[in-house]
Amino acid sequence: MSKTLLDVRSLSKSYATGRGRLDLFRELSFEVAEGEMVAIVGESGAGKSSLLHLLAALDKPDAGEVYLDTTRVDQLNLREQAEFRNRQIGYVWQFHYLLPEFTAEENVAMPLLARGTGRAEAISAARRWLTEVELGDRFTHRTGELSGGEQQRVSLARALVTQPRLLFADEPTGDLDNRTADVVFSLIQRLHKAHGLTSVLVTHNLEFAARCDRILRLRNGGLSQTPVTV
Ligand SMILES: Nc1ncnc2c1ncn2[C@@H]1O[C@H](COP(=O)(O)OP(=O)(O)OP(=O)(O)O)[C@@H](O)[C@H]1O
Repeated sequence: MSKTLLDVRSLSKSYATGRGRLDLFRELSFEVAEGEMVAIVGESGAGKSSLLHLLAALDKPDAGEVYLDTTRVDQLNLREQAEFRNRQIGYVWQFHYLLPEFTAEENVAMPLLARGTGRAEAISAARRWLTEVELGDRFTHRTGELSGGEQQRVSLARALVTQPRLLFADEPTGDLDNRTADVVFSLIQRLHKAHGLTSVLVTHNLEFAARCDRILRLRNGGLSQTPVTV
């Protein structure tokens, strides 16, 4: 049995909105083991992105606890959250949020530069990861000039260049056509296996979810867990 890396205990989240309080989920508990690839699915508005934000120290829960190994993620202050995200987390967004005027290698090097790594070393690591995502011929292209699939591969390289303990991806293929989505998902799956990553992905694509080790389904404020049997 693999070691638990992510431990979520009785997590609750609501938002104050103009029309009163929106209870998203109550007392969610689950674990993710080291090396697992877990899909989070659920209808639009079920709270998948909000849950990922809590796990990645981008937001705080109303109640409950999130542990990444021995770190109590939900209790980090703002400075600690930023440091935690830079050191421990790789995050891929649906809309890649690359800087279009910067080259692919500069975008990928940025998390390393932000933590004080020297430029030559950061660019060299960026090139290694761009090669891993099969963009070895695009180092010095501006990301604004790359295709949607290529941009998402750059953002995957940026998420992994820091060698994070956990990879989160929020609809990483949601903005791509079917064929490109399959290329990007297959790449995530290949890198997950090759580098022994632990990954949590939000997806609407049930075919991709079924290719993960486990599916967590958010519904009506609760969670059901489905072992993948296909
Ligand atoms: N900061 C916020 N303040 C108020 N309401 C919010 C906030 N963020 C999200 N919500 C609301 O919470 C609900 C869940 O949003 P969330 O983005 O987590 O859902 P989701 O399952 O990821 O949806 P989708 O699949 O459409 O991306 C939505 O109704 C959304 O409008």
